[in-house]
Amino acid sequence: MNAPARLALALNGLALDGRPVLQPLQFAPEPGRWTAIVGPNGAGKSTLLRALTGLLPFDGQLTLDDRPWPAWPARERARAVAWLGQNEGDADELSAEDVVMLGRLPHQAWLAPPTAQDHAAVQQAMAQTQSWDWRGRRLAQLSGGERQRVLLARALAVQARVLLMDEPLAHLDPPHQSDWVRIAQAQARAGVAVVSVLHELNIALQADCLLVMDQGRIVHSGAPGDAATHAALQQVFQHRLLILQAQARWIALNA
Ligand SMILES: Nc1ncnc2c1ncn2[C@@H]1O[C@H](COP(=O)(O)OP(=O)(O)OP(=O)(O)O)[C@@H](O)[C@H]1O
Repeated sequence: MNAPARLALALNGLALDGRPVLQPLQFAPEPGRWTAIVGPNGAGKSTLLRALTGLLPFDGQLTLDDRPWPAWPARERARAVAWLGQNEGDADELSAEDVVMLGRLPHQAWLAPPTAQDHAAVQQAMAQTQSWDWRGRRLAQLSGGERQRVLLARALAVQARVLLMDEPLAHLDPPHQSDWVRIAQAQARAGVAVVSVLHELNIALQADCLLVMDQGRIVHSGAPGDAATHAALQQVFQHRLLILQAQARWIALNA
């Protein structure tokens, strides 16, 4: 992989349709680590993630490798930061393989056909998410979980230095949730800054770092085993959790 990405967001605030959604905050995803953003509904998790993609206007600054985001050519930005959003369905009529190939667009010359390297990246990403077998089927013909694995493969095929995923486990069954964890961990080990918004606390507790949000603020950032992290989780989830250790892992039960 290329040099680790230094993506840094310094927000003075962010409003959507005139409504303040994020308070002043700073966040710089760490290369080589998987950060899970957690918090109650409406806390601002997805908005924070979208701010990191540079897709939302806000009062503040986003920099990549210390250079302001708008100063980067769009293709270089798209190569550096990959994004898996929620409920993506614009490409319903494309085959799964073509959808994943969209992840290679930032690597391709204008109107040039995909290279052998592009095909290899697509095959590798689809193998990782076990979606290669249905590469010829249209996205519209896939189940929710199958489709999610194709979209995850598209994000992986970018081979970006930052990987941002909003509720990536949507529709995934338990074994494929575990596979996703292994993919996130492997990406981080390879030097990628991995950030995911997750509602599944048991999965989030396997991340390297938890970013706990509430009411448009980051209220805590820490390791999954830290007592302070557990206290922050209890606070934002109204003390309705039971956080336990089992087989060297932290798990959270609804209380
Ligand atoms: N287009 C919009 N206009 C105004 N307010 C919005 C808009 N989109 C989202 N919001 C508000 O912004 C706040 C943060 O939304 P966001 O989607 O970031 O929360 P979240 O933490 O990801 O929530 P969830 O867990 O429910 O997905 C919410 O209160 C939401 O109602």
